[in-house]
Amino acid sequence: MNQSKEQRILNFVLQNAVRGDPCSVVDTIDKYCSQKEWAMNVGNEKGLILDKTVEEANPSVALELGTYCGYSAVRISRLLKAGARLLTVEFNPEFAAIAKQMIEFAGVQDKVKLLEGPSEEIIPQLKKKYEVDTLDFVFLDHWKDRYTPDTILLQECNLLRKGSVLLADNVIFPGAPDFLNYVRKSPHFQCTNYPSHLEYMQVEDAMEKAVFLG
Ligand SMILES: Nc1ncnc2c1ncn2[C@@H]1O[C@H](/C=C/CNC(=O)c2cc([N+](=O)[O-])cc(O)c2O)[C@@H](O)[C@H]1O
Ligand SMILES: [Mg+2]
Repeated sequence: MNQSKEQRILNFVLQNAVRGDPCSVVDTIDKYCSQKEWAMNVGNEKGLILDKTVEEANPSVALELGTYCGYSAVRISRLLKAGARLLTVEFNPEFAAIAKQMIEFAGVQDKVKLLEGPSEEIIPQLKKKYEVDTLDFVFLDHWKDRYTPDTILLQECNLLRKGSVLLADNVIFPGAPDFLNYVRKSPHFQCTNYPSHLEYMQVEDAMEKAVFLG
């Protein structure tokens, strides 16, 4: 049975990155995916926007929707202060297994908790089962038609507080038009658009930051 692309990405990291060095893991994935096989990691150009947004938010509790291979989980967790944690949600068991190994190899397993299951089931469990009060930062990078329902669900579950920062990938390509419409029209969000490019490609893309106003 031949390997999946995600397994090939992990193997390339295990063989070429420096164990315990999150930056080298991120750079090695970018190297593989720009030179060998494209994959839907946020990548280095949009990754710098992600970095700046995380540093500005300086979250104690962060949530990521759509772990995939763990690229952005490693990228985000490397910036977290001591004691801060990232909860990352992934419902595909193969991807979750890859991401788990990626996170452990990068040495950030103490900061990252991978929650296996659909976001629509996990979000309502965050307070009671995962001892979350409110979320300081949320990175949306899962199926694009889930951005809006999950943003509504986060509010319904009282997981956002005044100043909570949402950052959404791919609002141009593949696109999340209903999400842009929702947050930009809502009186509860202050939005900022960050034009960029699709990972490893010349295609236009953008990220949208939506700060919850309470
Ligand atoms: N409700 C849910 N709960 C938990 N996990 C979920 C979920 N919905 C999706 N996922 C997981 O999140 C990832 C999906 C990402 C979709 N991105 C994309 O489709 C995508 C596509 C392109 N592209 O086509 O160029 C570029 C990009 O940057 C992209 O993020 C996958 O790992 C999938 O298993
Ligand atoms: Mg993406």
